[in-house]
Amino acid sequence: MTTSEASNTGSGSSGIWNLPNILTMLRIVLVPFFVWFLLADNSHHGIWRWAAVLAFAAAIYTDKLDGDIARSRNLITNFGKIADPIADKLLIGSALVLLSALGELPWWITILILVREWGITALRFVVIRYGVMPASRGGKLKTVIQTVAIFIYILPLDSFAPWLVIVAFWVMIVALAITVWTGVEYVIEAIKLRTAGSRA
Ligand SMILES: O=P(O)(O)OC[C@H](O)CO
Repeated sequence: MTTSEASNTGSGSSGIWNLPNILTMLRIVLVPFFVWFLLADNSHHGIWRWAAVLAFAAAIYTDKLDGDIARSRNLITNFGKIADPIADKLLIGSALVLLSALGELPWWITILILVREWGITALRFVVIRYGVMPASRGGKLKTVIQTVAIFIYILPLDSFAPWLVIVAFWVMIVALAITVWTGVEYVIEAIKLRTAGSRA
């Protein structure tokens, strides 16, 4: 999405019940299953861990699918612009908290990412009367890299390939850097939206 789209609340229709939005809701429904499977496994890296991998992969697939469908069929709605990043944050936030609680990911990484993610979500609602601030390209890239890092973390393959843990950590560090950087960009974007809105 571009800045001009961000500042234009009218660029999305208000209907909720279309396929991309239903896929976004499905992603939210998959989150408790993912959490349940990961907790049931409790770092044993057995069958439940594979179930968690499948639930995570299915959720990620709905993310790609809803974006593709929304763009190709021109079904971009204001609900989707807000709900899609929230669904991503629920999935990614749950994964990060659980990985940290299981002792597989340092808490400081989880806390930094969560503060940025929910801070920007709160900011979106603060400036919503001036315009919808949809996901930027950087924000989307950040979500992709976070997703790759989490996927490598949850794959129960460390006994075959112990180096995967190191790869997962460094991919996560790259994700963290982009997360913080795009967070700063959104703050600048929000200030611009507010300034333009106050002048109008
Ligand atoms: O960085 P955000 O908050 O715009 O989130 C990006 C979304 O997760 C992309 O789907």
